[in-house]
Amino acid sequence: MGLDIKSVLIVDGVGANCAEILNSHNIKVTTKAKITKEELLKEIPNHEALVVRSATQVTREVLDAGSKLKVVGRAGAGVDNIDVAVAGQKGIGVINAPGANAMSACELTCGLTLALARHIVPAASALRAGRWERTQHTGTELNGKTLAILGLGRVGREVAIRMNAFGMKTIGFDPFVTAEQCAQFNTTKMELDEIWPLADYITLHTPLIDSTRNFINGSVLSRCKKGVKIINVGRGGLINERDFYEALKSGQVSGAALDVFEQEPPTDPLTLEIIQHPAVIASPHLGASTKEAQIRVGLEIAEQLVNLVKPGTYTTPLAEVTRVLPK
Ligand SMILES: O=C(O)[C@H](O)COP(=O)(O)O
Repeated sequence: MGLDIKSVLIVDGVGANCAEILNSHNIKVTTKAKITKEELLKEIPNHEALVVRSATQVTREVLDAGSKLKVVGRAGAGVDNIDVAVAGQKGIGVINAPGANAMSACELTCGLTLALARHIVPAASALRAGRWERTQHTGTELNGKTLAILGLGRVGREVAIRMNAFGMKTIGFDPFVTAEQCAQFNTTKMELDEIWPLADYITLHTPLIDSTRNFINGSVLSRCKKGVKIINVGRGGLINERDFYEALKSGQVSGAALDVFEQEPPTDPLTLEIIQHPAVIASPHLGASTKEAQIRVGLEIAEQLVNLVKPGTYTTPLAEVTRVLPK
């Protein structure tokens, strides 16, 4: 016997295939690409399930208002916008699509690493503005440089494979991955203290949880090589922005590519200064924004929801962050 989910609210511009699949199983869908907190609080009592990307904050207030809510589906990987602890207490399951957008996040990371090395963004902006700047944009090769990958899960290991092809030496850290597993994607597992003085580039692929918040802080940055470059396609909160900005101004960090921010869209004056810094390439959380990734996340969340209603309909496994099915 499956869960009784009659109506699903889909927000944040999740791919249309998600609604189509649910509809084809007679599950009613209400889609709101953009929704304010007030609208969400008003709408959520009408639905047994909610599907979000990263924009909507699924707070205690939202979960309390969802009197019929049984499941929150995250059409993506990170669940830091969902209060999973409260959901668990209330018996509301949380599911996600953990691998569905990993390749897209990986490819953006690789692109940003290349863009940093070769000053692609400022050089193109200068030429668009009519300036033929060659000497200003002499870059460096990636070949022979060391890339530190923090978080060696689905995204981090794909980054290693691709950046190895550019001749980069990959080293990394992940408490849940063994040295033997790392060897399979040609990466040397090291302790964090060993990593900082070796890295020419650092890329972040850990989830944002209490123990990873402010991971990259003043103390860490002072132990890095002068001129280290940082790529963050993970989460904004992984970097302590104040310390990072100081390191950027002093040249301790010589370049950074940031796709994610503590607050999105950013309005904090410090974040805006960082975005304006000439050594920074900033993009608006585009890691998962590809056609392929959005089709996959929409499909995986829809199929998991259908399976909860009609068990065994699809082969897609349930990705439970907090328990959905009774024990
Ligand atoms: O956690 C994720 O899956 C990525 O950061 C993508 O977030 P998005 O679905 O809001 O693009």
